[in-house]
Amino acid sequence: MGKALGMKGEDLSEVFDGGEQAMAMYYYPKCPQEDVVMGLNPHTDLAGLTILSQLNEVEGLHIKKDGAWIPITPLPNAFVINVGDMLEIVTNEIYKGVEHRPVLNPNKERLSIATFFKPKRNYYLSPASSLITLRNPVKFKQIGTVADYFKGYFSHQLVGKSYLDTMRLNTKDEEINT
Ligand SMILES: O=C(O)CCC(=O)C(=O)O
Ligand SMILES: [Fe+2]
Repeated sequence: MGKALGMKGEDLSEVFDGGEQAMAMYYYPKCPQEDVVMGLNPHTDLAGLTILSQLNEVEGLHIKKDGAWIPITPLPNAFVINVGDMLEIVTNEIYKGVEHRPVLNPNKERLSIATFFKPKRNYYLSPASSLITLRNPVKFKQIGTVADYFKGYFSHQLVGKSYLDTMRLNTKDEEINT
């Protein structure tokens, strides 16, 4: 991924070496009132990368595209890869996290397993210096460490990209002219 973006070799390893990996397993029972019962709130993932297996290949994951919710059809033996907020920051918005929500299926139970790759906790989150140019200036404010971001994210209501949005520079007003 770093190579594809033309990043310096150590730019991604210094973010992720010493980071954590976590897993979550989800069981969503079938629910005839799927329009009033939520799976999880719409959100973007928090950390680096998420690898998701839609284990029993039952439809239920939606992504938001151009303001509309689109169902993701599970493909056999394929993973869904989600970009997390922290990777969006490190890549200075070149890779963007997609807002998604799991919903309940009226006819079938649904199982999925997510694996989260997280940066190391004491890393100071900021766009990688090798991606910053005059045409692609820094798009985020000073954020603090990964641990600070975790704390802020979990003390904020989980709604779409709202927490990450508080970290963005308003490029019209705040862009630094160099
Ligand atoms: O249920 C799913 O497939 C997605 C779960 C999810 O969005 C997450 O773990 O962040
Ligand atoms: Fe998610």
